[in-house]
Amino acid sequence: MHQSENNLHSNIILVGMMGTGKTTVGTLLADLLQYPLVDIDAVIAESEGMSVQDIFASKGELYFRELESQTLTSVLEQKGQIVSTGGGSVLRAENCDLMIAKGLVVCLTADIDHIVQRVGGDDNRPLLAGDTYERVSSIMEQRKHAYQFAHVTVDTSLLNPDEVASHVLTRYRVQAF
Ligand SMILES: Nc1ncnc2c1ncn2[C@@H]1O[C@H](COP(=O)(O)OP(=O)(O)O)[C@@H](O)[C@H]1O
Ligand SMILES: O=C(O)C1=C[C@@H](OP(=O)(O)O)[C@@H](O)[C@H](O)C1
Ligand SMILES: [Mg+2]
Repeated sequence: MHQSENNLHSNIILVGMMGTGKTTVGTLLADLLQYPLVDIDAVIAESEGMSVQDIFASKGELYFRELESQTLTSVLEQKGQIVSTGGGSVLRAENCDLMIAKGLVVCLTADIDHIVQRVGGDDNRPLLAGDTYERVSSIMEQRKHAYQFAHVTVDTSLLNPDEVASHVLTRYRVQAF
């Protein structure tokens, strides 16, 4: 089979910092390609019967990270999906290795001011509790190399979600990976 035909059945896996638009753009891509959308956070929340925020509060981050790795592993057994990950899914090298092997990994980025603008006032992200600017800035610094493994990076700062989805789709159609 020609490489590009083969690629068209691969997963698109969105990674990136909180607030870069993985969940939003994933929904748009799923609609454009008529692929199922799998948002890893939503799958975990559904299976645990509680929000990500409540899982962190009642069972802790390590418990969440274990579920995140397990969910990613089982979801990526399938092809032809849009997979929106949580921003911390890249913290384990084995998750990154798996994602690279199972689809086109697209990292969404945005500058700090845009991220703070997008997530400020939203209390569903436990790691951002407190001073949002300080929290985002510190996590971005901790993870500054963690997203570099992606095949493609799209800076969303000055794009609306439709424009981001369109960029990703173009890369998906042309990228040899
Ligand atoms: N390109 C964009 N421009 C402006 N706002 C955006 C963009 N992408 C996402 N948003 C908004 O930012 C917030 C966080 O988006 P979300 O998709 O939940 O990000 P993530 O899943 O990466 O944390 C939402 O309110 C969403 O509407
Ligand atoms: O970056 C992170 O560590 C997290 C990102 C969140 O998802 P989004 O990136 O979709 O906000 C969610 O998985 C959890 O709050 C932890
Ligand atoms: Mg999300």
